[in-house]
Amino acid sequence: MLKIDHLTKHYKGSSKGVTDLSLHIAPGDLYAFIGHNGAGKTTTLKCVAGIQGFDAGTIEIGGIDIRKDPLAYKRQFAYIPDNPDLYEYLTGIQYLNFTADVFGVGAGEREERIRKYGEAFEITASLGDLISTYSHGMKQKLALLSALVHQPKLLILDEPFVGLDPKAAVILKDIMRSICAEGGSIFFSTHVLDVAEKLCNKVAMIKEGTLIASGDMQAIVKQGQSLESIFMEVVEDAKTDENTDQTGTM
Ligand SMILES: Nc1ncnc2c1ncn2[C@@H]1O[C@H](COP(=O)(O)OP(=O)(O)OP(=O)(O)O)[C@@H](O)[C@H]1O
Repeated sequence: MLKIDHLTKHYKGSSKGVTDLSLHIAPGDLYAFIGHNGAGKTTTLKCVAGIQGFDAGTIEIGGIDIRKDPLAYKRQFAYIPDNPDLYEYLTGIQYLNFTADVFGVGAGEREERIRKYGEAFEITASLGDLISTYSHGMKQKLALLSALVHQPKLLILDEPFVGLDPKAAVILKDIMRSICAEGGSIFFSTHVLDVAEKLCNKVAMIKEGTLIASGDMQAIVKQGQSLESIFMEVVEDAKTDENTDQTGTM
């Protein structure tokens, strides 16, 4: 589904970013991406989403290379940033219809999905209101709805649980599970390791722009341990392998 190979992205005039990162996500994978602040999660997700370019490596979704056919590549996924920037002067329903038009979703399908997910997130009654009147959490729910309305093969989510109320978080987890049970894939960053451990079949850990562990959750988190303890262990081990002049920003 998603193949990232040897991705390198360094910001201009800085060594920060992501270095030689490779990660493969299969259909059905619910893949958590974890790492401390500034580790390189958003940088990776933005490169995959085509929001920013990269210096080296290749990224493919469904066998389509982002650089060779960006339009066909972008039709296959939805990306929701950690702070979605929506068109404030549109109403919620106008925004959803706009997204559905861009992705060529038929009238019946869009209606059914907007009803289903709108009710699940309890946002249906507000869809006629201007987005500028929405709270942060409502904007996040609308962004999620706009992704779900075109039923992409791959969902890329940056910190999807931040700002959601507990009920919406439970609903989102259920939706994520059912998407992957039906063969879709989800790649998302999170700092909530507890959620990642319970929800995901795969996990990737990044430190200072370098992937330090990735694979099956069950293989990484052995019985009797927690993802949190493994994460701290792996991060510490990675530190000892590095030059001693690392300042320990983890
Ligand atoms: N536009 C930019 N210009 C220069 N450096 C940047 C830029 N964006 C990010 N960085 C740097 O790249 C590194 C990775 O940042 P990134 O946003 O990918 O981290 P992150 O893992 O998503 O962090 P967080 O958990 O805090 O969201 C950081 O050192 C950050 O300061």
